[in-house]
Amino acid sequence: MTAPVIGVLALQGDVREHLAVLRDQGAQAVTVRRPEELAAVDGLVVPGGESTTMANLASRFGLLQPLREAVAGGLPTYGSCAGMIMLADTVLDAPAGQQTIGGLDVTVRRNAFGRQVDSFETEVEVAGVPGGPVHAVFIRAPWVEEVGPGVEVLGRVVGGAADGKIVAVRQGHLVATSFHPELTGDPRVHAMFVELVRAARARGLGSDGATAGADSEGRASRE
Ligand SMILES: NC(=O)CC[C@H](N)C(=O)O
Repeated sequence: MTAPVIGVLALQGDVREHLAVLRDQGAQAVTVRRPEELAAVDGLVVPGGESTTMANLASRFGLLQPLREAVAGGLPTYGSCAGMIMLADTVLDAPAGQQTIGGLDVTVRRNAFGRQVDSFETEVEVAGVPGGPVHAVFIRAPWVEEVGPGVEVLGRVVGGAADGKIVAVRQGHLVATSFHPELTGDPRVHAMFVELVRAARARGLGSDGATAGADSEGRASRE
């Protein structure tokens, strides 16, 4: 099978770093700025950056509605930091009227780790990522305050002031982390996501779903 095509939403934020890791993991990584580009991908990464700016740009580029439809329609999507906020259904400490893509049944709090310390690093054990904890870099990061019934908690902070806070989640085709694995040189979170995209495509979801055979198995496995 050809390499899965994974788009990185390239309106704002650390786009290049994600493209590089995805390519290293065997994906065909492309930038997404227009609805036509979005329609051509098997999976999507929403990078870190500034969620309010990203949402405003998405709206201005006519991408917000197509993004909402794609994510609701089953497009495998991974959001990192601001990307997690963009995927969340509910955002606390957001400016009035902040828009998101939504789809992930979680409540996140923006800039949750405190105003004194903008960033910190720690080790986080992430379910589905073998080989020991991931070195997690948090930069004005959100955490997850509540998860809906369909959301699996993949990782929590252990120790310190943020002990127990949820920082990695999965809901079917959606994955989100508060931290930035694209900045550490450790490709394992991206590797997990690329696998998820490959599996979804093999089941007949994604851009070439029709040719991959959207049979009863494909429908049953739609998460
Ligand atoms: N590193 C980041 O992505 C920071 C997220 C940013 N604080 C926001 O609210 O969007």
